[in-house]
Amino acid sequence: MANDDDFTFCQVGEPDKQDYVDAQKIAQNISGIRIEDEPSNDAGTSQSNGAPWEGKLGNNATSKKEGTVGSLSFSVIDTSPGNQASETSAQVASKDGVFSVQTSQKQIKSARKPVVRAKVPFEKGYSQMDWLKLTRTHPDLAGLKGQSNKRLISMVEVKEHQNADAMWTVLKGRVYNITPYMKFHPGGVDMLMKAVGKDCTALFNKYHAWVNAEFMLEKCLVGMLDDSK
Ligand code: HEM
Repeated sequence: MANDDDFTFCQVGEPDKQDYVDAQKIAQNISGIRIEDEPSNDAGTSQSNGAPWEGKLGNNATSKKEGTVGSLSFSVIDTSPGNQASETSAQVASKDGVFSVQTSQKQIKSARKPVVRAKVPFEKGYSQMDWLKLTRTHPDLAGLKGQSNKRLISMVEVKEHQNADAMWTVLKGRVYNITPYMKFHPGGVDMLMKAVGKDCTALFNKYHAWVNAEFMLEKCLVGMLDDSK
């Protein structure tokens, strides 16, 4: 096939040997870098672990590290006084210019506040899939007995429904009978019991604002909260 116009074939040349060697050097340098966001007291000793920092680290409040990786040169200024909240700024210079990055330790710490996960393992037959199936097959989960689920319901009436047959709650202006959902709730029955007879919107949002309750409890809707009284 000696057709030069055929664009499906083209000759690929050997890679430039010099480029290849440079790339290898850079890769070696980069492999030694570690990024740590906690202020470390033994920062000085970390140099011996193979990190390619140049320059010296003092024990005082401000220290500066400089280094190069391939064509990049950078300096990191660590202003951490011991364990106190600190700011770290890094300046990176490349052929394209200089840019700097600043990280506040205070911000990192507050963003990392541990979230308490208290998911309860579901009993056999009470998974989210089982709930979905039940909502599709049960004729009257809300216990409406023919009543409209668009009627206005007062908070007084909600409070009256706290028995095993009908446990009502208010969520985002809607009144639900959550009795059938109790054993399906991934946060457990005890948690959901806190919602009974009250407006649970704040609690709901505290634990899982992302949950689409409007969809999940659609078939448990009893009415709309009448907040005029
Ligand atoms: C009333 C309607 C509610 C519905 C439809 C509902 C639904 C859910 C769903 C789907 C999950 C699993 C979330 C996930 O895996 O990301 C969940 C977990 C949970 N729910 Fe609810 N919930 C309701 C009310 C409440 C209330 C009022 C409380 C607290 C008093 C609560 C406490 C929890 C807790 C502690 C978990 C476990 C959280 C976790 O996995 O981190 N839920 N709930």
